[in-house]
Amino acid sequence: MATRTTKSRRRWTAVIRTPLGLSAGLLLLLVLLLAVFAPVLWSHQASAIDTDHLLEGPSASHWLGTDNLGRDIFYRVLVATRQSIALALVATAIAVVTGLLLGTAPAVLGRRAGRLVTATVNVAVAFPGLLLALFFAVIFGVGAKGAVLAIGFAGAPAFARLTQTLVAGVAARDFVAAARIAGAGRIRLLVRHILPNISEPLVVNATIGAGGALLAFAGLSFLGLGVQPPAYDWGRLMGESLNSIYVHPAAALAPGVAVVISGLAFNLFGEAVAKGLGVESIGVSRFRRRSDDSAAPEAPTSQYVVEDVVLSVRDLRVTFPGPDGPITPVRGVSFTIGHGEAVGVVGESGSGKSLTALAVAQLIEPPGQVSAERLEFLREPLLETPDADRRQLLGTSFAMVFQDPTTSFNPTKRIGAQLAEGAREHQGLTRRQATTRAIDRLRAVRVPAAERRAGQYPHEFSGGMRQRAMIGMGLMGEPALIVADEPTTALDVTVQRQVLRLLESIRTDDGVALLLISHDITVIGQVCDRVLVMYAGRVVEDLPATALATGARHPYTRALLAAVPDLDTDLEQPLAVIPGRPVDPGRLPSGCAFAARCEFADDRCRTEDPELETQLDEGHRVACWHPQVVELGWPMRMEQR
Ligand SMILES: Nc1ncnc2c1ncn2[C@@H]1O[C@H](COP(=O)(O)OP(=O)(O)OP(=O)(O)O)[C@@H](O)[C@H]1O
Repeated sequence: MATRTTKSRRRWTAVIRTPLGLSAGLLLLLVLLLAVFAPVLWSHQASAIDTDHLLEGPSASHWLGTDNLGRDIFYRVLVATRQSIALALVATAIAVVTGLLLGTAPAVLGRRAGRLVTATVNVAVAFPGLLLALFFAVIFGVGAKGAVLAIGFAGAPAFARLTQTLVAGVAARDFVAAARIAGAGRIRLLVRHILPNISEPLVVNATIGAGGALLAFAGLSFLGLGVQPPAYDWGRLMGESLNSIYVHPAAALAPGVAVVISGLAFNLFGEAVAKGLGVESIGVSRFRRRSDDSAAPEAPTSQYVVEDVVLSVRDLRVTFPGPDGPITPVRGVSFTIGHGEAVGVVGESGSGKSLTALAVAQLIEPPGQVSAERLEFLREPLLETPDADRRQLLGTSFAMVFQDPTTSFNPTKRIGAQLAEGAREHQGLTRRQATTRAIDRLRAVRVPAAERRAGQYPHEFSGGMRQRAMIGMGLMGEPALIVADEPTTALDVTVQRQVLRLLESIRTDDGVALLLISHDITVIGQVCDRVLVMYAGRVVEDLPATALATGARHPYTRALLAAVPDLDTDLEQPLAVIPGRPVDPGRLPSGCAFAARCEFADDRCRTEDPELETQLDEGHRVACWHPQVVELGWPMRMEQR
């Protein structure tokens, strides 16, 4: 079984095996060996004064000649390796650490303070690095210490920007949202989920940055602002031999060549690693079956008692700032979900399905804003509940399954540990208890050989298996509601069925309510009790799934149904499509948003927006001025459960 460590080792070995990686690696190794051993072996020869041979050119006894005190330049260049490399590495470390602190600050500090830090970093990045280094060198004073700080701080803004970009990239991934739902705070999110995923590019860039720091340090020492006598580095050696460069060019060139070779070694090695790691793809290992029958631990009890209504949403709105004023892609959505009920949300892309789910899960990030007349989960008003209580409530009683199982888990952590994390935080379980429960939950979602699988990394799971593990993560507490946003879109058809069946059995066996979002009205019709049809940020029809095949009233729902091909569809004919395009939430027309695409629309439809109102039968609401009453005779096979 390939572990992450061996996999990572293999990737690095692959880097070293490329011609560029091998030569840069060997060069870097030579430089580092010199830095360690040269002062031990040759510091005596490098500091021996010989007044009989002052300022001599290259000879058999002094390969690069001597300086103004008769000291051997060749040995001095070798011995200076340690000082030059050590100072460059310390400066790089300062740059990376400061950059990390500044770059992660926006993720930790919150919106306002974070913006201030980002703005400061942006201004600092715009400043030429050498100018910054000179500025800091003046502040910290002349000398090695001042120069190290100067180069370190001058390099920090670039690392801060890099960190910000990397953090933003990882923070948008589903596993971070999942950890947030599981109740992880900002610092925990950063340390456990984000930083491990950005460490590789940071290390690569730090290696390349060390080459730059080496050059910058040589520059400062050359100008007399860096290392001070009697200590010496390559920059200082260059500065000292500058006056006699025309007489003894070797004395000035040798330290310069040393700077170039070492700088190249760092840069090329960093580039080779970046290239090598960038092209490597993560494989998916196959799994083997093994029976596993150890006893399951008791489920921890949730502190919240499930009432009949699990989720109650009234007039939910999600707003974002737009170029021409705020846009509201979710505008006044209302629905309730009862205990153990499965409600499906269907609609074309952009209709506001995901935003509705994210708003319910409290995952809309600023500048997005969520408002609602009522947003109650287990009778707790989510928008008014204090942060810690809300995290606790959602962490134990709410589960979210995302579309793409490849991004739902943190790639750097074992599956079992990721499942256990939330349970330790919210249910006060010990590490061992949480791990046992994680294995039990993996078993509950039918992951074969759950115990062994818990010790594996996400890349060792297949897509369907990962999606089941994600559902298992939601079952670590005692969820009253699972929100699944297109949970099967990224999976192949057979696996789709397995995952849907699993969700269904959890619902029937454990009485967990389900909010299932899908493009696919057939899937919704098969799995759910009730269907919410969304168009342009509103629910336009709310009907029982049993009524879907024949009793849909809204022309949009009917059009969605008509667009589903079935076995009797004549493949010679073009498939039915809904004419026109969905409306842009930034440019909503007055009246009914579907009017422009609707064959029944009249003037009233184009001027007045219809409310969602109860129709002939209880439990069927439609927002339409002309609800269609003729029964549908769909050839479509809408298998009911
Ligand atoms: N952060 C955002 N800022 C501005 N507009 C957004 C943002 N997120 C989503 N939107 C807009 O809101 C609308 C609804 O998005 P949402 O993701 O909810 O649609 P959806 O119905 O889930 O579509 P899909 O099935 O493609 O995921 C879209 O037009 C989208 O462009």
